[in-house]
Formats: sequence, C-alpha cells, structure tokens
Amino acid sequence: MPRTIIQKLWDSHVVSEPAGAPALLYIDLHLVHEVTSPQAFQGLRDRGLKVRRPDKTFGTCDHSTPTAPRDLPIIDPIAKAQVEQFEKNCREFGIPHFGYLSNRQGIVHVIGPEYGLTQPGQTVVCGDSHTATHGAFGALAFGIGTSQVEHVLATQTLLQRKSKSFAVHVNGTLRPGVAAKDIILALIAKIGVGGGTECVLEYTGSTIRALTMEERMTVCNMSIEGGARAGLIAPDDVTYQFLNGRPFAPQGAAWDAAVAKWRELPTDEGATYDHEVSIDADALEPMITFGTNPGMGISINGAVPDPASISDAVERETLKKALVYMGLEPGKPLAGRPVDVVFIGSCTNSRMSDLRAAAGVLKGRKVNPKVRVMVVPGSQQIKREAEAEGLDKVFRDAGAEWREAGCSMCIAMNGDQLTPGQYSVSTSNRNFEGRQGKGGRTFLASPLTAAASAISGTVTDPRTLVG
Ligand SMILES: CC(C)[C@H](C(=O)O)[C@@H](O)C(=O)O
Ligand code: SF4
Repeated sequence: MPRTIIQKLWDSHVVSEPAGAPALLYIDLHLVHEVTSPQAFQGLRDRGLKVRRPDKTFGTCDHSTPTAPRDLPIIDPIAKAQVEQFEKNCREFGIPHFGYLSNRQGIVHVIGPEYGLTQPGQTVVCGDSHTATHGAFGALAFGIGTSQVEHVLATQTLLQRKSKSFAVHVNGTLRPGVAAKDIILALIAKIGVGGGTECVLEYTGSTIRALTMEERMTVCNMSIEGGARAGLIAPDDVTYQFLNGRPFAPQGAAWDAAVAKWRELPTDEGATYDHEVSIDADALEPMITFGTNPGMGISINGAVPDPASISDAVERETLKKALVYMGLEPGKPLAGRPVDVVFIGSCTNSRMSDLRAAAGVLKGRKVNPKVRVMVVPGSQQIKREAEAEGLDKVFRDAGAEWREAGCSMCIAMNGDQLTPGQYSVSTSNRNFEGRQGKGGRTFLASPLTAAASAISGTVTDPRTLVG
C-alpha cells in the first residue's frame, strides 16, 4: 500500500503499538535547552537514573541567554541560575552541549541543522514547541513537555498517539517581496490556530520544492501555530546539498548509503492523507498579523477585520478582545501604523538568508530614529558568517543593533523586551498577549516587511522598497 512520508517515519520508529494506548516511538535525536530541562535532570537524579543515550542528546542555551556582549556577566539571577544549571547538568550526565560562552552556541532549532545533527528520516524531539523546524529535513520532529523530556532522557523513547496526516499543497511562484514567512502566515490565517490539531503537516508542491533549506525551516517552524503536532517536507537534493559536509552528517561511504536510504522517504504515488489544503503562491502577498494569535493575519494592505462581520459568537469575542489589547480599530489598514521596535531574529527568521534579506532593504538607508531595531543572529556561527559578509556593518550603519545569538525578543525572558503599550514588527512566531514583554503588542511579519517597517517607522509593504 502506498504510504506518506509521515507513515514511513512512524513505521520505522515504532517500538510497540498496543491497541487503545499510545505507541512507543524510538527517538533518534533529543535536543535540550536551559528552560525545559532542569526538572527533567533533577527527576533522573532523584531516581538514580542515567541518560540512556547521551550520544543522541545535544544541548545548547538560548532562551534565557542574554544577547548583550558575552564578556558581561548575566545580570538577571534567574537567567544566570538557569544557564549555569544547564551547563552543570550537561556535564554531569555527559551530554555534548554548547554553553553560554561557546562560540557555537545558538537557538536550539538553528544549531541542530547547522551542525548536521538534524537529518532526514529521524525522529527528533525537544522540550520546545517549535521543534517542527527540523521537519524541513524530512524528519518527524515533535515538541514535548518537561516530563516527556525526562522520559526521553531515561529511555530514548517517547509515548505518542498516532497523528493524522495533513497535506499542504503550495504551488506557483512567489512574487518579489513575498517570502517563505508569508506562506506560513497565510496558511495559518486560512486554517486557523486549531486547523492542524492532532495532525502532522506535509508541505508539498512546486513552491515548496523551490524553497531553500532555510526557507523550508521557516515554513515548518510555525506548524505548531496552526495547531499541528509537527510539520515536514520530504527530503530532496536541496536537503542533501545543505547537509553534505556538516560536522555531524555521515561522511564518505556512510554518506552515500544514507542518501540512498533517504531517497526512499518521499510520499509514494497514490498515498492518501486525512486532510488536504491548497495555497496559491502566485496570489500571495506579504502578510502581517494584527491580533493576539498567529492565525489573525492579513495581507499587508488589507484592513483589520470587523468583529461585527463574524457570525460565530466565540470567534467574535476573541477578535474583539484581541483588538482591544492591540489598540486597533476594525476596518482600518495596518500599513502606515507607527511602530516602536523592529525585531529581526528567532528560530523562524534568524538565519543567513533572513539577515541578507533584511540587509538588502537596510543597505544605504537609515532606520527611523523613533524605532529601536534589533537584529539577532540565530547562532554564533551565523553571527560570524554575517560579519564576514559585512552585514553587521550594514545593520549598524543603518542604525540597528547587532546582538549576540539567542531567542532574544521572541520571548521576553532574557532582558530583551517591549515596554507596556509598545508596538513591534517582529519576525518571530508568536504574538500572544505579553509574549514580547508585559503589555507589548506584536505584529508578526517577514524579515523584508520588518526591515521596510524599520526604515519608515510604520508598518510598511516591502514592495514599496524592493523591486
Ligand atoms: C520556553 C519554551 C518552553 C517555549 C516553547 O515550548 O516553545 C518557547 O520556546 C516558545 O517559543 O514559546
Ligand atoms: S526563538 Fe522563540 S520560538 Fe524559537 S525557541 Fe526561542 S523562544 Fe521559542
């Protein structure tokens, strides 16, 4: 029977599948960071357990890690304790990791692919909801909770109910000024934040095939924001080219054998899915969110929707409440609204191509003096590469801050945050109330839109600045 890649990955990792109970899945790669691992390690200690496969576990600090110069001490005592405990745990349990002062440290979903830890055909887990990023390589990648982190540390397996399959077909050519971020924001606006519930998404179609690995990661990253458990893209030559030669990728004959195996992963002709949706890439415009969940998105020249036009009472109330929090009036466009901060970074959009896109807009221009613009590379490796290309100079000359790697203002737990009432255009993935700081208000968008907004100081369609 023809199988989807989702089914193939499931079949090749099931240890046992008792009727009426969750299956036990073997895990190939477990990534850990400082926020969701401390209690898990403590749990192991309390029970006298070891980490079952330290060689399949990898750590980095990113969330509470400050993005100020690394020669400064960590000021926030909670962040300092978390980072120190994380490094201590990794040392004690023999887990390879990139600590605070490592020159390879970075956001967990950036460093996995960067060092070739993430590979096609794997099951990947991390105590983090954006683990689906690794699905861009044709891996089945789930975000898990802290008690599951402990379970995986102890057993290298995960209890998991089988997911439904959901094909997202994206066909056509993205127009100039429209980015991978706009595909995923448009998808979530279409299916809603619960649209992918219980599903693993498979992104397919000519547009997806034409995306670079970095763009594919941007798309997969936000699968969870559409309610899905995971999201993935079947591997192809683009995937293999990206991986070949990376430090943890197979080498020599082992590489050839791995690629031969990976080529069997794509969905078989005739396989069927539980759900399907189609997106017309030719018709996509730059997207921006106006509300307090990532599904509240519109095209950049669209108007903020009117609760009065919504028939469902619950949805109407949710929208009303969101507009009050955001301080927005229905029926008005977002374009042209002043913003206070522009944040370019996060596991969604902090890789080289994102920085190049933003730099392309900012080069030779100045950011609006009323706006704080932060550019935060996803990893120390990206930071070095960007500096070698002179991108840091482009950002600084334009009046933007160029910071150390980490989650930064994606999540206000490292000192980078909005003050109450401030508006940001952010390339991150969540616009929940208070996400970027108490009372802060977030418009999610692509790096192009963020950079264009930095220059004008208002929400701006990047097509007014790029060809
Ligand atoms: C802190 C962490 C648990 C959290 C997550 O699970 O995703 C964070 O990464 C986020 O993006 O909200
Ligand atoms: S960058 Fe943001 S979304 Fe990504 S792992 Fe960090 S906090 Fe979570």
